[in-house]
Amino acid sequence: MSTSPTIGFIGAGNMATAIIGGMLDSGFRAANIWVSAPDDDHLQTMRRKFGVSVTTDNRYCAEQSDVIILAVKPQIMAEVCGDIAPMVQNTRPLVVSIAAGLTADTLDNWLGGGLPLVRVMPNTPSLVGRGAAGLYANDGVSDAQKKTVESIFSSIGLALWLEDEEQIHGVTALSGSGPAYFFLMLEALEGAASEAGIDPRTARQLAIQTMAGAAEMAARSEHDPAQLKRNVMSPGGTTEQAIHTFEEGGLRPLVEKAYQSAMKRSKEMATEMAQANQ
Ligand SMILES: NC(=O)C1=CN([C@@H]2O[C@H](COP(=O)(O)OP(=O)(O)OC[C@H]3O[C@@H](n4cnc5c(N)ncnc54)[C@H](O)[C@@H]3O)[C@@H](O)[C@H]2O)C=CC1
Ligand SMILES: O=C(O)[C@@H]1CCC=N1
Repeated sequence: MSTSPTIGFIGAGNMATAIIGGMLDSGFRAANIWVSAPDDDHLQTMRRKFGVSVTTDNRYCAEQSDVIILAVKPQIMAEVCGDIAPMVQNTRPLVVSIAAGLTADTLDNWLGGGLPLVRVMPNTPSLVGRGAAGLYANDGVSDAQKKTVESIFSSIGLALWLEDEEQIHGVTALSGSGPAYFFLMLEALEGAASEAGIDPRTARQLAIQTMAGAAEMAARSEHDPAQLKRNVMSPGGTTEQAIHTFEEGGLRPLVEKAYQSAMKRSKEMATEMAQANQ
């Protein structure tokens, strides 16, 4: 691969927008980026906002690209892969998929086989440059290709390699779905504070700042989260009461159960989609 590979995105939705935005901010050139999707507002926004090349022809996009990033919904991935398979078998690019629940083997089969393939599980905070992604490379991926993928996903947040593809399920349930868990917490806190008479806008601002501040502290501190939590709990004070209520109400086993159910669904999706498109 050349030092400035051509990178082609298939799909122009939320995640593709986030990734391209981060890439351009961190020095990738728009001239090296192609995007392919049906001719809709998303695609035209890509062209106007980012100055990247756009097409409605997935095959053409695939043919231009040293790296193809598959950024469509899992449900239409089989059709998209089937369509571009003849091109990629000819040009043999690096293929990167961000789809939930689709294994490297399944994708490789749909693409005709034998391709270097990286699976990435990103998350929506990528939209604000604070993403967290787990990356897995199959045996065909070279070190140089790994570096390229890492530089793309580092441009929108944290990008960490996984040794074993099975761990993608655990990452999906952690950081892939995770933003929604914290949004739920924000909703609940805002609701409780509003009920107690705090203006809802004020409640939201305070809750968000508290979550962001706590996350920043956890990231910077030498202490683990358990210690940071204890530091807030003055003996006989208010926090102790709230934490006691969470523990008594079974928050930890509930989090464990929610995590397991997301992981189970990720595994089911992998099986369902592999079977549905055999
Ligand atoms: N939203 C999330 O939190 C996360 C999503 N993902 C994965 O990212 C992928 C994309 O998700 P989003 O960006 O949220 O979806 P989205 O719905 O915003 O975007 C999908 C894009 O695909 C395009 N598209 C539809 N049919 C097409 C076709 N035949 N050929 C080319 N493009 C086509 C649409 O026009 C749209 O631009 C999914 O596979 C999802 O599993 C991964 C991690 C987190
Ligand atoms: O809910 C989902 O299936 C996708 C994967 C992780 C976040 N959204």
